[in-house]
Amino acid sequence: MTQLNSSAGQGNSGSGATEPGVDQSGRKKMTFGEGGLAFVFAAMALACITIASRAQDSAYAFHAYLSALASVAAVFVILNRYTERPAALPALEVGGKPNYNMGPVKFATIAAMFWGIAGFTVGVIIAFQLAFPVLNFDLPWTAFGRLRPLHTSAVIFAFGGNVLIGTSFYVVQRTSRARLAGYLAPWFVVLGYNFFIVIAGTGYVLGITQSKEYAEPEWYADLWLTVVWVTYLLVFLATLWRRKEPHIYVANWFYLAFIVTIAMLHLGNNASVPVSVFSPKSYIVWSGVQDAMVQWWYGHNAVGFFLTAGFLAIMYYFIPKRADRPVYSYRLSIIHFWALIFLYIWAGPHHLHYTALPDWAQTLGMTFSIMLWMPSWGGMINGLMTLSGAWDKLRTDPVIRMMVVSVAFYGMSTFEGPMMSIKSVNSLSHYTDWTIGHVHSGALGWVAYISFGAIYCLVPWLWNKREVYSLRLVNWHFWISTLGIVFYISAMWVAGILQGLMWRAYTSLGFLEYSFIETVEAMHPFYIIRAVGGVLFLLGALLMAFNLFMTIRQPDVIEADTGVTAGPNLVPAE
Ligand code: HEM
Ligand code: HEM
Ligand SMILES: [Cu+2]
Repeated sequence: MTQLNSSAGQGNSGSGATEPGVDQSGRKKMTFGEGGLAFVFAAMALACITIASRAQDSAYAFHAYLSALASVAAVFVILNRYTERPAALPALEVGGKPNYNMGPVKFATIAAMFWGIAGFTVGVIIAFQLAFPVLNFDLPWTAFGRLRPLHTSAVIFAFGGNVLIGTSFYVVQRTSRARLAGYLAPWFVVLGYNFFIVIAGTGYVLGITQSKEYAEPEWYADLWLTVVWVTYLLVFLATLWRRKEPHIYVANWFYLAFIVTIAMLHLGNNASVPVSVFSPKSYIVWSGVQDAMVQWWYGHNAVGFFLTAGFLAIMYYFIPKRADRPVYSYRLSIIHFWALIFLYIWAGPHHLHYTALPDWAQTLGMTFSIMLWMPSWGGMINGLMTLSGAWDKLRTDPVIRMMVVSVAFYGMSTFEGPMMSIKSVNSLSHYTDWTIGHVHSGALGWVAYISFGAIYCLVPWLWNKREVYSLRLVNWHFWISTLGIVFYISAMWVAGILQGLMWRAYTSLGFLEYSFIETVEAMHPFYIIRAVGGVLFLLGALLMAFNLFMTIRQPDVIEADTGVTAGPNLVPAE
């Protein structure tokens, strides 16, 4: 099996006396990174305590204390790691084979599962709140308005983000045949990112938000994320830089586009001026319709680069690996890449149809959205056809089935999206549950399913097991959650179109046929069906967590093999 790999040798090998971490006489020496980071975190702890003592509101003070605590913990961990480690830092290669660093990948994989279940649970809660408003409990912390961003951030950034960081660190190492760059840096990325999630999530519940959809965290969390993200980019680039494989495999291009574009979007949409360092509040520099345009340039490309490009990277690595087939057309994957990133970036205005945005910009957004259908389906075809010659695996391997269905959902939502971007269609769909249905066919069907597939592959590879604990449970997961998705999105399609038609219905005398509350009442049954769908989806994820837990506990350990790389099936056909 070519997929085997391990973290064996990590942290306990290495020889050369001139390596970093060792001085001329071979004694242990603190690296610049260790000393520098410990110093920076110590300074941060002091700064955070100072800010906490003068914070203008208690939620902000809580965040400052939390950051101080985390900084102190970071200093402790760095120093402790230094005293415990052997003189030399982990070698880049052991016995001529790359000494992969899988620790951060393992952490991100477990974090993804944890946040996924948390995010789906909050999704189920808000779904029930929409059906039964009493579940808001009349408390600010549990109100729909605070829990909704908690849901979206938990599923997109916490679950999706950890999947992306974890798999990208895995894929870039394997396809480059090189150890992840940096000694502390990869851990800084993974832990720093998850700390950002904690700050963001607790902030929403306590009422801290800058009210930009999918970019709710306030300025201080954004600053922290910028540092983490730039480190992420550097680790990724430096790993590619030291690659032993001459070709940069296409998945890495998609990951790179995702990392770079998210950095750019994050900076553009969070260009805000804080009221004071002692306050969480800030004001964005953009105003009026420019602010709206920047927001949806961000929001749309968060879909394009976070929820699409990054997960396409996963598709391009994990489907060929699992199916043991080469990518259907490597040439198509390159065209797919360039066409997708070029077109996506212009389509944001389809979120602002019939607003104060100039008409030409709306038409531009619509045109690019329609063109976007082509590269999207090119990618879908490439993913699906990778199974040619191995279609029988759909029957025998539920993990493959999950990933293939995921690509099918990708195709479906990228057909629906261009259609919804047509202005006359959008005049019906906008503001309705149709949008929510579209979102979740992409989110549950595509993003979550390709992630589940990748995690089912990754866990046995990372922990050196032959296979997941139970493929039958994977099969159950597949069917239960597929039923959940079907409940969710078909309920939303019916609800959305009904809602849109009711809003625009006139009587023969020219009056509105329905009052608003009648349209709300009409949604009730569909909201219940959606919530039930959500429960099924969550149940599936719980089965998965159990299955993975049992997989890791399995005694059946395969001998560690650090040397095997991407394998012949990933070699480009050029
Ligand atoms: C158990 C599974 C899930 C349930 C029950 C659920 C439920 C919900 C509900 C009730 C809303 C609010 C809809 C509204 O305001 O009318 C929502 C919004 C949203 N959810 Fe989920 N969700 C689930 C999973 C996911 C996943 C896995 C993702 C992403 C990977 C996701 C992404 C989103 C997004 C982006 C929105 C905002 C949509 C918009 O503003 O148009 N959800 N979800
Ligand atoms: C060719 C691809 C796609 C196009 C052209 C497209 C287009 C659209 C359009 C027109 C809307 C409705 C805007 C509105 O009326 O407010 C929308 C909403 C949305 N789409 Fe897509 N879509 C595409 C693919 C996807 C995929 C694959 C996903 C998820 C993985 C996704 C996630 C979303 C989200 C989260 C929203 C809701 C944004 C919000 O209002 O909060 N889209 N998309
Ligand atoms: Cu969009």
